[in-house]
Amino acid sequence: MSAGTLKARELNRGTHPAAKAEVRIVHIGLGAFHRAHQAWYTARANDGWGIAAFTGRSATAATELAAQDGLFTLIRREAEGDTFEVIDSIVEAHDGNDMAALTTLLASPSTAILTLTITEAGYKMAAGAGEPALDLNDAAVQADLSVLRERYDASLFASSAADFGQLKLSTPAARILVGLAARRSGDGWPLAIVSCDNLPGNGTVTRAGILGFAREIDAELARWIDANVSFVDTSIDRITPRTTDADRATVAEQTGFADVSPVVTEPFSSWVLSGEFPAGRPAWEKAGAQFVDDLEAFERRKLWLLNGAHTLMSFAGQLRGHATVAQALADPAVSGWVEEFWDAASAHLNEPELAVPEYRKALRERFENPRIAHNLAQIATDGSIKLAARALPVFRAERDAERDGNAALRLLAAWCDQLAAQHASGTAVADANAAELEAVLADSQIGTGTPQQTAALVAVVDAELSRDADTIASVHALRGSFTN
Ligand SMILES: NC(=O)c1ccc[n+]([C@@H]2O[C@H](COP(=O)([O-])OP(=O)(O)OC[C@H]3O[C@@H](n4cnc5c(N)ncnc54)[C@H](O)[C@@H]3O)[C@@H](O)[C@H]2O)c1
Ligand SMILES: O=P(O)(O)OC[C@@H](O)[C@@H](O)[C@H](O)[C@H](O)CO
Repeated sequence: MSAGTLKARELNRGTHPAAKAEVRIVHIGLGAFHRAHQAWYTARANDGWGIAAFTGRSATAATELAAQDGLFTLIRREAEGDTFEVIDSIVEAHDGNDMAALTTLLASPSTAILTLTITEAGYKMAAGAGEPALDLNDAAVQADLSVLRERYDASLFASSAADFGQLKLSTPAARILVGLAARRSGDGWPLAIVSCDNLPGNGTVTRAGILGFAREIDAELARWIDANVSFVDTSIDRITPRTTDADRATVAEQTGFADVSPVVTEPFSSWVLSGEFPAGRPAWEKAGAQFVDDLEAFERRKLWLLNGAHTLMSFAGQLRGHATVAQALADPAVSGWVEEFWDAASAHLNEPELAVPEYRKALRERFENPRIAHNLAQIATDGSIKLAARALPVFRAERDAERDGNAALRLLAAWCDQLAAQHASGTAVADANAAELEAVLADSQIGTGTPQQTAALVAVVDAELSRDADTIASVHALRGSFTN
């Protein structure tokens, strides 16, 4: 419908009748991707599973969505035009700081699944190539540990009178731990926790974070979690840029609803999951989800080819004056670097089921979608964490194959140059490790554009690698090669 000059109506379950399913899924990280992906799959499954979604940090997204009874418009953006669908699977939207609501829902026997989209930085993992482990030196982790040490009491947490609302915790893992403590003390039903963030072994990482807190607080609780909570690994894929005011205006114009929380996404969508759902799950396969025994190869393909290329373009593209993925890829120099990185990564993606040539061709078409304005600055956020998972494994695999790995080291070089350029222009660094990075960038003893600066920046990604003089020399030699 073209609303044309008509005044757009509010969107809610009165103006758009839709039944509310019972809450059986709790979600943390009420951002664009959750709404375009897990909420869409759950709506498509249409088998009675409702989602209670919590924001990760600020309350805004919850306030806006709650005012619409959880309803929002999904704009499926193809090169040829848009289609619109109202998604009704989110039935409650809460501020992530609302520990009383989160704990009550996680303790409820009706809740069978907790999903997460809290960004890579939200897991608070220690840097380094070893087994994932909670970063006990992180300031937010330390603050949450001290609150828990002061307030945690297994018997109090068993009581429905416990005032969970008084608990001021900021990390998702600590908040979840409180919910799991209450769940164990109640009916003790098992739960599946499903990370949907772009991290290798995202289930294992989530488990390491929650158990990392549990072991510091209550060893019995840690044992219960180990026995009763399933951590599902996933590979998740659907390009979902940040919503703009123009998108809101398009929805009002085309549907007649004044939706403040629409979400734009591409037609392509994929969700590959591996793990147990001990308390059941929606029939997500009805919407195309795949359940596999081992997803490591699929995950490698997605994280290296898609996210690796995104990360490369986010730094090199911005250095060359581009704002979006489509603009960056239209630049022959950037396109060449992406192809070189893909060639290097593809040499280590040999499983026939990965169909790498076809995947690369489809990926290029997705990146080139001229109507998806995927902002490079947004993708560049938290580069220090993403490089470790996207550039370094390809570099190490190439080095083991006795090749130079420069196509992967170029991601590090572009990141160093982009950070230096941002610092020179007075732009704040958007990274979970911003304080450390900014200290290096501001250090006049180290200087800018020096090999010492390259080594000190790389040390934030991987301390061991920064001590490898040959590798640092290679990264440094690639710096300065991004602008004409
Ligand atoms: N957008 C995509 O195309 C896409 C596709 C696949 C996977 N993902 C994954 O989803 C994540 C979120 O993407 P999005 O598009 O929804 O972003 P978004 O900015 O719309 O939402 C991010 C959400 O994460 C929360 N968050 C951010 N930092 C946090 C922290 N330190 N602790 C707790 N919560 C935190 C925010 O509060 C917000 O709810 C990505 O980082 C990625 O891992 C996104
Ligand atoms: O913050 P990141 O790098 O994990 O994600 C930014 C984009 O690369 C990412 O959101 C992709 O669009 C997504 O992974 C596609 O499935």
